[in-house]
Amino acid sequence: MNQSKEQRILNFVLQNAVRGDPRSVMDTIDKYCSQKEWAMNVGDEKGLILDKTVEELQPSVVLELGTYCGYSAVRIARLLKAGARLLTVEFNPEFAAIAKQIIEFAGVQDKVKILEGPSEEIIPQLKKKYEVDTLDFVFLDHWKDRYTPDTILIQECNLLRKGSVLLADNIIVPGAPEFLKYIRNNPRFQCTNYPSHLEYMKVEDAMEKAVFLG
Ligand SMILES: Cc1cc(C(=O)N2CCN(C)CC2)sc1-c1cc(O)c2nc[nH]c(=O)c2c1
Ligand SMILES: [Mg+2]
Repeated sequence: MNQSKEQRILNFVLQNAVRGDPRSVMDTIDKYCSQKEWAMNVGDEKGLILDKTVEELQPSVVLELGTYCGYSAVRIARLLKAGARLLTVEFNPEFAAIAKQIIEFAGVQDKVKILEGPSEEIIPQLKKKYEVDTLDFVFLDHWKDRYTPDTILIQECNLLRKGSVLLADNIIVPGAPEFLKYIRNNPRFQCTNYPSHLEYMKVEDAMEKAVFLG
């Protein structure tokens, strides 16, 4: 049975990265995906925008929608203070299995919990099943058509507090025009756009940051 691209990425990490070193895991994935096979990791350019958002916020509870191979989970978790935690939601069981191994190889598994299933089912479980009070930071990187309904659902579940930050990937490519319209016209959010490029490509992309005003 021939391997998936995600399995090839995992094998490349296991054979080339330094165990317990998140930066080497990130760099190894970026090397593979820029030189061998493109993949939808947030990458190093947009990853820097993600880093700065996390460093500025110092969040205690982070929700990531869209784990994929775990690249951004490693990227976020490496910056979290002691006791802070990342809950990352992945719908695809193959991706979740790969991500688990990459997160463990990087040594950040104590800060990360992978929640397997559809975001619309998991978000309503966060308070009771996963003991979340409110979310300090949400990284939207799963599927553009879910950005708006999941942002509405997160508000309905009373998961945001004054100052909670949302950061959405792929605002231009594949593009989330309906989400942009929703969030920029919503008086309860203060939005900022961060122009960048599609991971591993010269194609323009952007991230959108939205601060919840309460
Ligand atoms: C799958 C895909 C293809 C893209 C593209 O334009 N391509 C042209 C150029 N070739 C080379 C690569 C592919 S962009 C993209 C993508 C990128 C993300 O960051 C994503 N993040 C979360 N969820 C997604 O579904 C997601 C999709
Ligand atoms: Mg993305």
